[in-house]
Amino acid sequence: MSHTPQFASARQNIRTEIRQRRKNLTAYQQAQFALQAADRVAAHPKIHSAKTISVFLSFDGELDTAPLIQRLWQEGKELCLPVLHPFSPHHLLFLRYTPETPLVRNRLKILEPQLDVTQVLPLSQLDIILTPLVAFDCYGQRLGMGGGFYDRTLEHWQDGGPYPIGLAHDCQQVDALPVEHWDVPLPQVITPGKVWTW
Ligand SMILES: Nc1nc2c(c(=O)[nH]1)N(C=O)[C@@H](CNc1ccc(C(=O)N[C@@H](CCC(=O)O)C(=O)O)cc1)CN2
Ligand SMILES: Nc1ncnc2c1ncn2[C@@H]1O[C@H](COP(=O)(O)OP(=O)(O)OP(=O)(O)O)[C@@H](O)[C@H]1O
Repeated sequence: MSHTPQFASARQNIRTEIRQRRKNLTAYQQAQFALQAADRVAAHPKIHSAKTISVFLSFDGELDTAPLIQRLWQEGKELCLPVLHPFSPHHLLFLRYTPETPLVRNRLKILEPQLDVTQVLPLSQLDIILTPLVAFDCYGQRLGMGGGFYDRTLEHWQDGGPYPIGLAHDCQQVDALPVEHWDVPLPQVITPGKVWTW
């Protein structure tokens, strides 16, 4: 079933509105929320038992993951970051991320590890994917930046793939998102204020 143009523009309007909402947070709010979210993530039982966790480097007013990353390294977790696939459009690779990893800015202006095939981790080696998002709703549906990168990555997660946990500000929650058939709902979202579970 295909949707009307109005449906696509409703999704785009939500992206624009919520991206502006998170960009309006003050530096002080961003700093507080980053610490609160780091506490909630670190206390999560699935994070405790995980060995390898995919994180992301924040941009565009996203919840700042820097304090969380420091903490997970301290706890001995192996971390990785998404990297835009060099020749498969709209697909991500996941590369090991340590304090020594050289970072470069990709074409979407996000920092990512410099491509190095020896550092690529197959999805089967990831336990958890902390997933960025623009908006999430009260059913666990997620709307991203519009590239379909994470929808593709998470397509088969329930068949033994890495467990996805959304990471966002509380102000990114909306009542109900217009959902497409390829959208992958999240089983959990962590915000500074709450752990949401569906
Ligand atoms: N921190 C973070 N990393 C991430 C994601 C994310 O949401 N957050 N992604 C999640 O999928 C992927 C990147 N997805 C993106 C998709 C679209 C745009 C985008 O439209 N950006 C500009 C225009 C880009 C341009 O200059 O051409 C924009 O701000 O409108 C950015 C990132 C992989 N890494
Ligand atoms: N599993 C998939 N297989 C093939 N195409 C897909 C898949 N998931 C999404 N797409 C395509 O990707 C495009 C973007 O999807 P969508 O707008 O839902 O991205 P998003 O969830 O906002 O972004 P992201 O997942 O990168 O954060 C759509 O045109 C859709 O057709």
